[in-house]
Amino acid sequence: MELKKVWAMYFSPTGGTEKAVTTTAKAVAEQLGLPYEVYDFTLPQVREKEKAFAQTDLVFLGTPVIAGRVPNVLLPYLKTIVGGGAYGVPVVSFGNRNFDDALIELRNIMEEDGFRTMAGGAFVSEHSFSRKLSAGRPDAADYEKMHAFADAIVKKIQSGWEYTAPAYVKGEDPIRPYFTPRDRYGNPIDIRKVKPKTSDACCGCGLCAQVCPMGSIDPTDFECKRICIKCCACIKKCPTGAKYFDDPGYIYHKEELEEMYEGRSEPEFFV
Ligand SMILES: Cc1cc2nc3c(=O)[nH]c(=O)nc-3n(C[C@H](O)[C@H](O)[C@H](O)COP(=O)(O)O)c2cc1C
Repeated sequence: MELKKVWAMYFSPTGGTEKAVTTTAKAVAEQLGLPYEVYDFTLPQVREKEKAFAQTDLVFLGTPVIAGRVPNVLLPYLKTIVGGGAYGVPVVSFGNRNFDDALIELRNIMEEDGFRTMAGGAFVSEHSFSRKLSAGRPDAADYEKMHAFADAIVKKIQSGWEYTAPAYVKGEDPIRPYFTPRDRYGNPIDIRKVKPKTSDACCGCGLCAQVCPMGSIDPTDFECKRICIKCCACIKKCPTGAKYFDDPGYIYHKEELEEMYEGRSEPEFFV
């Protein structure tokens, strides 16, 4: 395989996916002595542009895990990426619960786009909903794992490997339904319509509107006027802590996750 460039391409509202994708892609580029370029499609205006790759590209493509899957709001965009025979590495970041079928779903999307997938990885980051759940992740052990992933990919490339079939990654295909949070009686909790609120602590800086990956926050009154994917970019990036959710179902689910997934989950990769 002939490679000329390594790409780190990602959607990362709170920065966890960005860390996993850039760390691994950059390490591979450095070891192979190839140029490295970042393509961040977190903001909606970037997703309006077309993106196409060539056979000599190696593309690390990353998204967070949402309800055990690739974020469904991204599917239309992801399907427009032109793989062009480039080599592909799907990467997902998850908040310590599970990545379920997100990695295999992203692999399938990449294959349909025309990438030749050669590996895949799932890495742990702080959970979007929480400051407690997987706090401080990725940590030193996670970064070591990202470097081990990069090393294994370099070894595979240098061994003369040639593409014959989609990369093996963990997950079920057909892809299972989205993970549904449930209350203590087993009833599903539907947080799809829940939106963040703004407290009096708001200083009017407008950062929330700038960082919302859905472009849903009105820059004049800072209220969320359109779809909210609960990515928590506005909450975690607000300099005065003015953004919050008060929906009881959302709070119940967040606290339950913090309790049930207190133990450490490990990243996994497949090369
Ligand atoms: C709506 C929503 C659903 C999520 N579902 C899962 C999940 O099923 N499993 C999991 O481990 N983490 C889940 N997470 C956590 C994110 O996958 C995790 O925090 C990820 O690292 C965020 O990526 P980012 O920092 O690039 O935004 C979810 C986050 C959100 C916003």
